[in-house]
Amino acid sequence: MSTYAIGDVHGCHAEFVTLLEQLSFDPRRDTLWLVGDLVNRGPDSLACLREAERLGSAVQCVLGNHDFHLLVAARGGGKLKKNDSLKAVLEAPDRERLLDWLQSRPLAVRHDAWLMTHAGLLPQWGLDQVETLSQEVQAALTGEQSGDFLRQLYGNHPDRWDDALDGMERLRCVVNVLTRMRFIDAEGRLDFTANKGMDSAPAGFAPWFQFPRDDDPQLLFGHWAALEGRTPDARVRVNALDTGCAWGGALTALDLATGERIRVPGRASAGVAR
Ligand SMILES: Nc1ncnc2c1ncn2[C@@H]1O[C@H](COP(=O)(O)OP(=O)(O)OP(=O)(O)OP(=O)(O)OC[C@H]2O[C@@H](n3cnc4c(N)ncnc43)[C@H](O)[C@@H]2O)[C@@H](O)[C@H]1O
Repeated sequence: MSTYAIGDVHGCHAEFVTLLEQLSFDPRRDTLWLVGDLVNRGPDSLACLREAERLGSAVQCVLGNHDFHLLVAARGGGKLKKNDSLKAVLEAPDRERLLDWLQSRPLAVRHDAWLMTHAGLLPQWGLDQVETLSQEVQAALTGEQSGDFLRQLYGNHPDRWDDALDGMERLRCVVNVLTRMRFIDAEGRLDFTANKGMDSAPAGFAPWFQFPRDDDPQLLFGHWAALEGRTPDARVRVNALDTGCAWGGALTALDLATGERIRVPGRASAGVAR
């Protein structure tokens, strides 16, 4: 009975299946945490969605920015970009079932001291608070006005959390923190420009995990391939799981009980669309 957390799969179905085989993963016995960005970049997002959905209650999956991108393209009036590899999902006969499954995923999964989100956790947010905020977004995503929510989702403002935020600005800020954050400043303001390694930090900004917290959770996140699984000078207990499978890196699983990392080399090259 093991629990594994797997980094950004990004449409890399062959690597996903190989990794599950290497783990001897058994959905009747084991649990899989998926850190989001199941789709896009890699060659077979459709098979990844089907695989995750098929595993049923053995899977806990949070939403990433590319998962939102798919939902916005399918149900929020958005358009695919040149390098997206999501067309097969949009044209699939079972697309509505798969999109319904994706759209009902949370933005945070918590068990004991473990917390998984796609991008990370703001230093000033407590664990109860992040669960509540994730539920607020999930209610908007699964409610009758979900199409309006997806149509209004994109944007970089507000770039700083305030408990007094409400409506769409509040929800957008939560989504941006939990699915897009990398560098923040001392006031918790998000940067949306830098997406490479540590040395791409804008002046006055640092990785979110280099800011101290009042509590001591075990954080799991993906999103940031250029970190290559490392979190230098972290001031919180943290595990970076995006090891850039879609960029020719690797797909990584972490055994939560032992701390062992199991890796499968990436075969795909991002932008190879099907
Ligand atoms: N509220 C919202 N508002 C606006 N848009 C929203 C949104 N919510 C969702 N979105 C959507 O978000 C999607 C992504 O936007 P992008 O703007 O393309 O996001 P990104 O920073 O490139 O992030 P990504 O998630 O792809 O990160 P990764 O580390 O893999 O890759 C980042 C970079 O790292 C590089 N990289 C990978 N491995 C590396 C390594 N080992 N070393 C150095 N660089 C590496 C890659 O080349 C790449 O350039 C878009 O489709 C957009 O529509």
